[in-house]
Amino acid sequence: MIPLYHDFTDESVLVFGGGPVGARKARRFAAEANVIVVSPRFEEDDYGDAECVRAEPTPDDVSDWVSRVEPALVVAATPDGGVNDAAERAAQETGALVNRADESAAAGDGDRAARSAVVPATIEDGDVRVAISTGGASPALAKYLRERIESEIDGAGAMAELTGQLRQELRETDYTPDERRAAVRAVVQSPKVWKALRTGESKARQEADRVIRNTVGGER
Ligand SMILES: C[C@@]1(CC(=O)O)C2=NC(=C\c3[nH]c(c(CCC(=O)O)c3CC(=O)O)Cc3[nH]c(c(CC(=O)O)c3CCC(=O)O)/C=C3\N/C(=C\2)[C@@H](CCC(=O)O)[C@]3(C)CC(=O)O)/[C@H]1CCC(=O)O
Ligand SMILES: NC(=O)c1ccc[n+]([C@@H]2O[C@H](COP(=O)([O-])OP(=O)(O)OC[C@H]3O[C@@H](n4cnc5c(N)ncnc54)[C@H](O)[C@@H]3O)[C@@H](O)[C@H]2O)c1
Repeated sequence: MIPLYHDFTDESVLVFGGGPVGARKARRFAAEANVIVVSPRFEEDDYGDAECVRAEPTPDDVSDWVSRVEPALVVAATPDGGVNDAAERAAQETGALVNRADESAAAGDGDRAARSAVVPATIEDGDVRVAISTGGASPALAKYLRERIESEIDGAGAMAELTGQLRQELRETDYTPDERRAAVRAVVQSPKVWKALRTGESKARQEADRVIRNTVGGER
């Protein structure tokens, strides 16, 4: 499996099953995509901005739903293996991706369907995103690692913004490409800049300018 970040803006995601798992996926994808959840019951508190449609499709009905909605991704989150199988087939026939919540995508067993996608545990801080998958083998481990890494990368979004700005500004100077690279690397490695970004106690930008001066000399 190869990790990719996919932009779902203006795309649809069709979720079968409105239990805790379907609701979690609906919330996550509704942050960006148009999400439709099809389920006979909706007992969770929060489905994000998803459209909830009350229906109990049989395996034979599933492909009609998929043809009608034309989703970029189908999520199979019902406890009915026949419905989930049909959702997987319909996705494959229409070229959509498919995420099965019920079937371990455990690495190396060769059973993973074509076009299948795994939803990773994700950490977001501004434009910085870290996604963790165990290839389906151990979601509990993915969650545990996410919790550990979450505290590690506190401030990374602000660091991305600051160094993004510095990269632009350094391009306007007479520093050589090697010097520019060294300058940006020194900033991202600087404990003082990280501390300034995390605590807001001192000015991160001033600290970064100091690091750059120490690394490649004064203004050019
Ligand atoms: C990461 C996360 C994202 C999310 O779903 O948002 C996610 N599962 C999460 C939590 C979680 N899920 C489960 C537990 C209980 C402990 C355990 O079993 O480990 C916990 C932990 C908990 O709840 O504490 C049970 C479980 N999960 C799957 C099965 C079916 C099976 O394996 O057959 C069963 C057994 C059901 C049963 O026994 O009936 C299947 C999948 N779950 C995946 C993702 C995909 C693989 C990800 C990977 O590659 O690691 C995959 C393949 C498909 C998918 O759903 O996309 C989210 C953590 C979010 C976070 O907190 O950051
Ligand atoms: N990926 C994960 O993290 C994870 C975690 C737990 C369980 N699971 C698996 O995912 C499945 C869903 O998990 P859950 O905890 O939400 O289950 P759940 O049984 O609580 O909810 C399933 C939902 O599907 C609906 N449903 C039933 N038949 C349907 C049909 N024909 N069409 C559409 N919707 C239908 C039900 O009304 C219910 O709302 C489980 O069966 C389990 O195999 C995955």
